[in-house]
Amino acid sequence: MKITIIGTGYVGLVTGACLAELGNDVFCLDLDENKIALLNSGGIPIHEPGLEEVVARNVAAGRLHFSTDVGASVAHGVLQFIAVGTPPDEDGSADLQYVLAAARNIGRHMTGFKVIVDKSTVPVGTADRVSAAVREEIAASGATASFSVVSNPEFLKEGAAVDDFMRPDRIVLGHDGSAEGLRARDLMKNLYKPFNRNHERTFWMDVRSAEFTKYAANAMLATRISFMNELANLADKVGVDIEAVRHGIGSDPRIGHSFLYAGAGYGGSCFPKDVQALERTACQFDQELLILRAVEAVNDRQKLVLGRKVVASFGEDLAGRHFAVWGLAFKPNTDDMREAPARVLLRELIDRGATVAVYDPVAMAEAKRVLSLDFNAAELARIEFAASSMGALEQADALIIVTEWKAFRSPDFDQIKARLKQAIVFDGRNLFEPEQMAANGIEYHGIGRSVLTRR
Ligand SMILES: NC(=O)C1=CN([C@@H]2O[C@H](COP(=O)(O)OP(=O)(O)OC[C@H]3O[C@@H](n4cnc5c(N)ncnc54)[C@H](O)[C@@H]3O)[C@@H](O)[C@H]2O)C=CC1
Ligand SMILES: O=C(O)[C@H]1O[C@H](OP(=O)(O)OP(=O)(O)OC[C@H]2O[C@@H](n3ccc(=O)[nH]c3=O)[C@H](O)[C@@H]2O)[C@H](O)[C@@H](O)[C@@H]1O
Repeated sequence: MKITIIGTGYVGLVTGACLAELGNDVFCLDLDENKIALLNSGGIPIHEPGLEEVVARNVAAGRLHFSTDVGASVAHGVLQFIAVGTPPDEDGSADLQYVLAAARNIGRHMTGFKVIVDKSTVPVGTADRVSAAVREEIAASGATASFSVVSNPEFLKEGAAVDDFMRPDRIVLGHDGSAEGLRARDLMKNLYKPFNRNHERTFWMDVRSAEFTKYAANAMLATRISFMNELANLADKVGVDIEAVRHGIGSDPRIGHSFLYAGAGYGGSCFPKDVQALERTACQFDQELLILRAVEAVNDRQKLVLGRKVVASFGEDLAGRHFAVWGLAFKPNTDDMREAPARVLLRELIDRGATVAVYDPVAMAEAKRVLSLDFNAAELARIEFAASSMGALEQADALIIVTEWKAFRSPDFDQIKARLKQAIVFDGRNLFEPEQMAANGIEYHGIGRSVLTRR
């Protein structure tokens, strides 16, 4: 099938590459000339395991093309996927300017029938706005063309995006009952057949319900995390081990084990913005989402927890103190630093006068870019970008772990002790057992595990 993907970011590039891998002829459009030039020279703009190989294989096979040519992109695919960003607007609602601009481009250039697939995460009612924008452009151009807008939200996780896309646990498709909607449904059915031959994983629904499902999924996952983070903070106070509690409740199949890890707060480009956007939708309909307001507030506070623990040990004034920070990306296996908890921690350490040495296995280049926006030159001078995890430890008063990279899980504890000025570890992801750290002679501060540290 001929497919156009509009927006070649995390979702667009993965979607395009994976659909090409199944034999489709895919045209990826982006307005960012640098990104397209990089892709056309064999580079990949993001770190995503397995993606480079899939892209290279399909470019070589002639099934995957990258371009900034809007007219050619509209001419190419009967399916036009919109996978552009929907960042938060000033009031937290989803900013739809990129989605609507993409829609207008389609309307302006289309001639025959098109299925416009909203893959970006968009609030309820967006498909209607996309339809209206396309219709206006068709009317202005005087062309005769018909179309249908389908909602097909994406559920992939960064760091596992290719696997998630290739082995989806569900495919949500919202369409309407018009003749065009039914024609679109048949095309989408064929497209996704290789993923589930009997369509057992496809959930067909009306467009608004599909749009809402995406927000409901992210909001539920964020809620589980904030719930556990709040309990972890209480566990610290009442002498309870949150990890034991996690096992204890997760074994109930009604609860399940996933997304119950207490930590330094959730980050990334999606949970924070999608929780906010759903709250804004509710506001527009005169309803307050009390649970989600709390989920967001708990998460904002959780991002401060590591800093609070450092202050509890070293005092409010950190001038003259030096800390090692392991992990900058918002989660492992990505270089994405959007809303990363490490940024909040670094702000606190720098504001309190400390110096830091930071290390991340893949996010160093992105960290340099992002931190140069977060900090002024004088502040940046107090941040050293270390060449290795062990190198970051030299003469530090403590090690602070923010991201649970695999490479941090089994470190040489003797080396850690030898390099640190004081053998103290603040672990924002509960990578280690407190008893094991005590046996190694290391003062250990996890999240919701202080009962074991005190024993
Ligand atoms: N990042 C993720 O893991 C996931 C993201 N989503 C959703 O997917 C959408 C895209 O997210 P990301 O891929 O992370 O965004 P991104 O920021 O990585 O990529 C968006 C791309 O769209 C391009 N763009 C903007 N306007 C355009 C236009 N009119 N024509 C062509 N290209 C245009 C930008 O230059 C950029 O390269 C968002 O709504 C997000 O919430 C959904 C599931 C997972
Ligand atoms: O809409 C999106 O963009 C995506 O958002 C999340 O994916 P992602 O943000 O890539 O990463 P997650 O693995 O969900 O992690 C998000 C944050 O939650 C944190 N987290 C996750 C799980 C957990 O138990 N505890 C916890 O603190 C992670 O450290 C990370 O900061 C969802 O998991 C995807 O299904 C969804 O498609």
